[in-house]
Amino acid sequence: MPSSAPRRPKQPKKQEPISYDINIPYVDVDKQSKISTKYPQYLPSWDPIWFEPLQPFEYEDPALRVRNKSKPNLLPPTAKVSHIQPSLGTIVENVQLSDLSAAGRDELALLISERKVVAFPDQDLIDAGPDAQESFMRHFGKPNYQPVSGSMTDHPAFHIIHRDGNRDEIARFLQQRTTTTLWHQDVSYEIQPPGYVMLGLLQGPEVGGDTVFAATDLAYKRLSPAVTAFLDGLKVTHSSAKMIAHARLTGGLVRKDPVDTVHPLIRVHPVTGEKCMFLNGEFITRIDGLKDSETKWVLDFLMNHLVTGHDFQVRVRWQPRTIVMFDNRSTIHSAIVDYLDDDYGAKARHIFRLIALGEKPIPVYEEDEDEKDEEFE
Ligand SMILES: O=C(O)CCC(=O)C(=O)O
Ligand SMILES: [Fe+2]
Repeated sequence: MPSSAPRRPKQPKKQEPISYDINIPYVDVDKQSKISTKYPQYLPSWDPIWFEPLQPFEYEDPALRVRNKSKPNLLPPTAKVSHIQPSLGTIVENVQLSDLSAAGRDELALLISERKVVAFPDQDLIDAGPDAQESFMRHFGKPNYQPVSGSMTDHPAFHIIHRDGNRDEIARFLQQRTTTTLWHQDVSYEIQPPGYVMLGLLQGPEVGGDTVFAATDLAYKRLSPAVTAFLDGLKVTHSSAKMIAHARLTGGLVRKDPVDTVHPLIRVHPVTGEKCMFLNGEFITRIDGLKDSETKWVLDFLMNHLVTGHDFQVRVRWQPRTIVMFDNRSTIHSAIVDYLDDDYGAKARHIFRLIALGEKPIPVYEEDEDEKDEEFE
């Protein structure tokens, strides 16, 4: 929980001049009041709040409460359901998330577990304000407080993604990199990482700024038994240290100490029972028992497999007031920053992210006694 008085010395208000992660844009806080936005309340703020480390907590996936798999509380006969790809990604129209009962929200968790990425265009929840949005997400799990990056004053669970159309930051980022695409899983370093994640589009370009997702369970199924037998037993360290060190070095605000957590490389999805690869290019520092070059070899192979397999990917095109809910356990994702090119004209893109933290990742291997967390807060 947030502590009211910051424990740390006062930190500079400015965010780092070059984002560590292009998915988390830098906005000059001195200028942001002048930026035109339809949702000024959602412009990022950097308040010096300090958060203690996340403690273990009990988690039951709401999808496990669903008895009627046809989801009558979520999908009445008037709902229009269309799939983006055969194996993942669904668009649901004529349903307002704000109207869902508790049973409807449980069924939504099941739909997200099954389809991994679900888009709901034209949601009045977008205009219902931060309290309503947070309370909706609370059904799916505990909130997350991001250690760095822009949030909202009095609503620290919000993570704000805002680009005002300024191309300079992208140009600086691209001095070091060949693309803005940055595949990742959200907050994988926490002891209980995000399960369900909500992205809400406040403002976006007419064309471009899609978000792309890859299914880590479908990708796993493509591997041979010899490879999966090796992967199933691996333990991986996820760390927020590099991201936090980068923020500190560049004068950015930090709200939490770094955490290093060992997770299984392959985790079992609590709802579908599928084996999901739990990895990303951002936060992994080592694989237990492997040498550095071997860790790199495994990660390079798996990341390449995930990002090149378009047959288990989906690309979401944002329509106005869309809310996307996705499963952070069975997917990896990236924003696509393609809407700032000269040919298209610079455009603003403004999204909020709310996270529901889920279960401690369930390994395929038998856990040692000391790895099992018995104590919950
Ligand atoms: O902007 C997007 O489409 C995704 C943003 C994202 O992945 C993040 O902020 O974690
Ligand atoms: Fe993300």
